Amino acid sequence: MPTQSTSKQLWRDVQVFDGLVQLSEAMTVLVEDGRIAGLWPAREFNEAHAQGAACAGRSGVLTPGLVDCHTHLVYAGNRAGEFEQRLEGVSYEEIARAGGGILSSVRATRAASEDELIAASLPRLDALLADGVTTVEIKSGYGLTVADELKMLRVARRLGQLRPVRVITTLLGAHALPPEYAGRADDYVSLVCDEMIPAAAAEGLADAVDVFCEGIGFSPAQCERIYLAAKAHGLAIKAHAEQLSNLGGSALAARYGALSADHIEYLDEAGVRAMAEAGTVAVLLPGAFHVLRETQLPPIELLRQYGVPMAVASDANPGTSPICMPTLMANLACTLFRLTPREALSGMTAQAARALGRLDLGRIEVGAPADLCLWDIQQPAELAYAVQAGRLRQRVFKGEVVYAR
Ligand SMILES: N=CN[C@@H](CCC(=O)O)C(=O)O
Ligand SMILES: [Zn+2]
Repeated sequence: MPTQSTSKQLWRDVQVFDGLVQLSEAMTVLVEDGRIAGLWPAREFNEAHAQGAACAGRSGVLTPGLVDCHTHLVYAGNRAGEFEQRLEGVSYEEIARAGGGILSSVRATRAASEDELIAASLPRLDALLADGVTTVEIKSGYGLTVADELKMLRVARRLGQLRPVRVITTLLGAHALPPEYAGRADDYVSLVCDEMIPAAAAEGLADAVDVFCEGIGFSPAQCERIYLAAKAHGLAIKAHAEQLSNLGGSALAARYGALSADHIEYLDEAGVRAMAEAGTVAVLLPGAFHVLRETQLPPIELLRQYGVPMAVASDANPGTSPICMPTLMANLACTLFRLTPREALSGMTAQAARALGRLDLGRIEVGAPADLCLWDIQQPAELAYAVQAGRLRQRVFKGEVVYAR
């Protein structure tokens, strides 16, 4: 894999999507010591601006490295059989209530060692990197014991050491009720609050805590207990909410200052208002919408009206979105949810970073970490327009060209 590590590098005559908008003319971008050190319209650039800098790339479209802000990348096994069942008319909820779904991945993941999980997850991570990802959030949630949830989080952290990518981890102990707690959901929530969250926090294994607020997940009252425990341990919170029904999970999460509420197909206006007031990001997951053949659309127009930031993520997971291609998500966000290409790209860069509480990422601006992608396209909208692997010419992580062709 070609790499370059000169500390001062230039990208010349590039069209720049800065994470929010496309800049109006071709630019020259200077990277020094891992950060963006200069940004000039190409016609104003003069060599005195960047003496000693090597030219690392020329022409094409430069975007921030993509931020995949919602994935379940670490798991064992696969659920192709359930895909077939759903095509025959069995619903996701019916499969879950019969002990399949998430619990099927829990059985396989509990049985796998850390090394086996690394081996299973690396190809999925590599697929994300090949499509331009420089920051990825990875959730636990297929362990559902203290030891197995921590095992998943350790694997996620190790993935970040094995590849040039920033990994942000989220504890999702409240993903499903494990069979050994059948009929005792509140006791399981106590385990999450009293043991899982403190252990993950003490070992520095989680950046945030997530819940699945749903009929087949956990009630708003149970989620609230988890939010209180997360906050007591200084962890950010997130929610899988309003995916299959409207329980008010997004508004609850917003009241607790959640970074994001994700899925949100069944979100109502009160929920949108609560998210706007709290600055909670709406994370749209068109892969799960597509794979589940969902028909209830998230309230995009209301989110726009209230100014709720919208992110887009892969939700890569074995059940609802076995897809590791963020640029396909940009396409689906446009075709299925009617986002504009600009909204979709911003949703996978600046707004995705916001959903992770990382306002420093997902932007091309002076001072920001130099996580960048150079694409062989003419204009940013092409990333959402065409579904095509192989357009990435360079991936730059912390100022280093870690992939080039
Ligand atoms: N909805 C809950 N969690 C995942 C799916 C997990 C699974 O089915 O394995 C999601 O984001 O879609
Ligand atoms: Zn998810």
